[in-house]
Amino acid sequence: MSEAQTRTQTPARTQPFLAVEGLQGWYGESHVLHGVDLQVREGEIVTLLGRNGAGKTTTLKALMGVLERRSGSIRLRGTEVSNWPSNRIARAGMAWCPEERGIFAGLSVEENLMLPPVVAPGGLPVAELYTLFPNLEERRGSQGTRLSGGEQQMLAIARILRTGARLLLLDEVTEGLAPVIVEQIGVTVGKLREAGYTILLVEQNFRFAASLADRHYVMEHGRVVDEMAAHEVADRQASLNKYLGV
Ligand SMILES: Nc1ncnc2c1ncn2[C@@H]1O[C@H](COP(=O)(O)OP(=O)(O)OP(=O)(O)O)[C@@H](O)[C@H]1O
Repeated sequence: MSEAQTRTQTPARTQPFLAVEGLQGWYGESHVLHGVDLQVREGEIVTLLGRNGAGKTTTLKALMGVLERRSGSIRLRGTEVSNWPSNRIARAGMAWCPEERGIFAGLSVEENLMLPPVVAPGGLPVAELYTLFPNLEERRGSQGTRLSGGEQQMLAIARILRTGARLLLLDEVTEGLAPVIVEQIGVTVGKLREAGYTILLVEQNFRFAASLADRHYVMEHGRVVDEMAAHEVADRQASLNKYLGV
């Protein structure tokens, strides 16, 4: 059995950490999500793929409770949370690393790390974060503005690991980064998998996504239109290329 098959079959025995059904979302009058269905099992890495504007970022915002209007069902370990405000969703163990990273320019690395509140037990202490991200330890006193794009991205990921979240929504974590940094981030995400985190990854860099994910969902026009396990990708490359316009 291939490594990919082992990975897809092991988590299948556990209940979904996240189960989403018929998720709809709006920006003002603009109806953007038209019924998203997806599941992420405990310990899985799952990607949301799709062209620009397909609704991937909006899906993460709707899950996190920061979209102004949404409807449909979002269950976290079986509990319906679609009516919960974002702070309560955070306390239930979901964290969002937004595309724009949200690093505070005037604060140091360590101050940025300490900023989000610890919401659940099990968050990584700062010393462990520095083991995972040695670059950040070297830059602990540097201001946010002085960090490279890669360091900012690592800081944005490290910051949510301190909070105790176990389900990480990562949005375009490789965007604009040099290949060597993308590789480092890939190694880090692999370590998070080993540590048992559950990850929903929005990614344009399919090679990066494919090297990490157990399963992929494809979004088009505010819906999930296809799903494939990691071991199916090779056989389905042609349809995937069509979806992604490559
Ligand atoms: N703040 C906003 N107000 C109004 N419409 C928005 C807003 N943000 C996104 N949209 C629209 O919602 C749709 C889905 O956008 P979304 O950002 O979720 O797509 P995406 O799949 O993440 O693509 P991208 O890679 O371009 O971010 C697009 O038509 C986009 O123009």
